[in-house]
Amino acid sequence: MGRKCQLVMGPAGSGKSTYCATLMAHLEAARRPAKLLNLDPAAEHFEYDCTADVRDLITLADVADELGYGPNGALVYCMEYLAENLDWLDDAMGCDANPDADEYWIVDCPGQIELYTHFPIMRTIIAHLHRSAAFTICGVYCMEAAFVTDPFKFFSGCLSAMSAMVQLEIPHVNVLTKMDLIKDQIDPARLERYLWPDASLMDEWTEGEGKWASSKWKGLNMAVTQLIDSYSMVSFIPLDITDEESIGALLLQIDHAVQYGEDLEPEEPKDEFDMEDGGGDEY
Ligand SMILES: Nc1nc2c(ncn2[C@@H]2O[C@H](COP(=O)(O)OP(=O)(O)OP(=O)(O)O)[C@@H](O)[C@H]2O)c(=O)[nH]1
Ligand SMILES: [Mg+2]
Repeated sequence: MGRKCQLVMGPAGSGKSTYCATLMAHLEAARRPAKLLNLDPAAEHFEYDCTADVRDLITLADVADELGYGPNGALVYCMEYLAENLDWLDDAMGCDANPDADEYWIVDCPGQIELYTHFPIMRTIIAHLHRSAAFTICGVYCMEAAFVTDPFKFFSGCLSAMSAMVQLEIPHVNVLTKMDLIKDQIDPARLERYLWPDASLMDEWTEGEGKWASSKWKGLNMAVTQLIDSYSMVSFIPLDITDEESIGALLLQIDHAVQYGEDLEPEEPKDEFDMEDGGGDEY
């Protein structure tokens, strides 16, 4: 199997850490071993124990105190510092000690969108993980489901997700998080449209010229939505953390993207007792 990894990204507050904790609990219940790496130097507390934590290398508070940077500058400094000290990452993830380990990692990333769309730092980290321990990595990009109520927020979220996909060049799954907050207010057929966004959505939303401040503004917005449409890359999987089936369905997609389990053999019943007790009758 080798090393597999989910790189959980997205804007601040989009539900990354909550997703990581929910997934860890889900995997534990399924008796699937997994490890959690915190890559957010600004994180304050975790619902789940981390196996490795970037705050052991550098924290946002230290950088802000010592260099007098603001929160955004300090975060970029921390991530650049990590990118210059990748040996620390190898040690923390045990890559040197056991290069051929079979491991499943969940990586909780910081919420600064520029890290995925502009700066080369995440690319450097991804390339290093590929090279040093042959990680198979899937990007998991979180966007809040509440964005579906506002066309401009929704398409700007799609654009950011697409930027991350184009910039990072790894298998990628976009997730509509916090579905529990909107699922009762949205018609399932309508939701389906948001999961596979296309330019006609913007048209429907803003029907009638009265909604546009000017025709130029409309033209710009339609051009952006058509750009997203023509790449045909952005789609979403909804995640309701209160529903185990929803978590399982998302995990299945990501497992498929990282080829988890493709080389696992079906398990033999352990002994005669297992056959009598569990197997035969049900199937
Ligand atoms: N109802 C509900 N609330 C959620 C869900 N996911 C996250 N939240 C809430 O949204 C807020 C932000 O969630 P986090 O998981 O910390 O988001 P994050 O993306 O890790 O945030 P940063 O690390 O600051 O970028 C918290 O108050 C969470 O309780 C969800 O699926 N449902
Ligand atoms: Mg977080």
